[in-house]
Amino acid sequence: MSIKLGVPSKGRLMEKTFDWFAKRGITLSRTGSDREYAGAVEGVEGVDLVLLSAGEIPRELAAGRIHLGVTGTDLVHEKLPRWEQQVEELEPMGFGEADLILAVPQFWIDVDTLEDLDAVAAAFRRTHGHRLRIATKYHRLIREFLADAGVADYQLIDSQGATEGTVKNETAEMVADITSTGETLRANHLKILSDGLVLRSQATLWRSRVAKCTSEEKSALKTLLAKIDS
Ligand SMILES: Nc1ncnc2c1ncn2[C@@H]1O[C@H](COP(=O)(O)OP(=O)(O)OP(=O)(O)O)[C@@H](O)[C@H]1O
Ligand SMILES: O=P(O)(O)OC[C@H]1O[C@H](OP(=O)(O)OP(=O)(O)O)[C@H](O)[C@@H]1O
Repeated sequence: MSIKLGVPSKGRLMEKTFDWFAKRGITLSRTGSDREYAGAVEGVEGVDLVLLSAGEIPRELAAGRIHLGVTGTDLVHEKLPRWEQQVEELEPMGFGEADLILAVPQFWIDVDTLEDLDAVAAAFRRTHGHRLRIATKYHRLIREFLADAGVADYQLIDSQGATEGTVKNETAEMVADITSTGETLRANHLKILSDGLVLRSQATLWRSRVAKCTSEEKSALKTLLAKIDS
C-alpha cells in the first residue's frame, strides 16, 4: 500500500501545488485525458496522488482516507471543528493567500466597524421585521467571529459562489467572503469593515492525525517529508 497525497484537482491551487512539489524534487502530474482525475508521483516511492476538490480535502484528511493534503487554511478551519485534533499543519506553502473578511455596501457611510454594524443590525431588524442577511459559505467561522464581537442580530444566507453579487441581487445586505486583490469587492461596491478581518488564509500542507500507516507507509511518509524539508 502507498501513502495518499490529496491535492486540488483544478483551479488556482492545482498548478501552484505542482510547482511547489517540483521545487522540492517531487513531480506531480495529471495522467490520462483532460477530464480524467488520475495522477502520478515521481521522485519518491510509495506515494499515490489523489486529485480532489479543495473543499473536500479537509474531510478526507479527517476521515483518514488521505495521509497528506494540500488546501487552504480557511477550508480546514471552516470544515473541521477543533481542527487541531484532526490534522497537523506541516507547511504553509506561500500561495493561495487570501483574507476572509466582512464587507458592507460602500454607501453605508456610517458603518466602518463591527460596533457600527451591531447598531445597524439592531435598527435593521426593527425597521424590516427580519434580521440583516450576510451571504457566505463560511458559516462556522463567521458565527464564531461575530459571537466574539458581540454582534447577534443577523442571519447567514448560504452562498457557494459569486457571493459579492448577492447584495446587488438583494438576497443579502452584506457578505463574508475571501478576498485577495480586492477587485471583486470594489467592482460590487462593497467595502471591508476596518476590524472585519476574520482569518488570513494560504495554501498549506496538512497531515492527517487519524490516517493509519503500515510500517512500509510510515517509511514512505518519512522519506517524502524529509525531501520536502530539505
Ligand atoms: N481570489 C483568490 N485568491 C487566492 N486564493 C483564493 C482566492 N479565492 C479563493 N482562494 C483560496 O483557494 C482555495 C480554494 O478555493 P475554493 O473553495 O473557491 O475552491 P475552488 O478553487 O472553487 O475549488 P473547488 O470548488 O473544487 O473546491 C481556498 O483555500 C481559498 O482561500
Ligand atoms: O479579491 P479578488 O482578487 O477579486 O478575489 C476574490 C474572489 O475570488 C474568489 O472567487 P472565485 O474566483 O473562486 O469565484 P466564486 O465567487 O464563484 O467562488 C472569492 O470568492 C472572491 O469572489
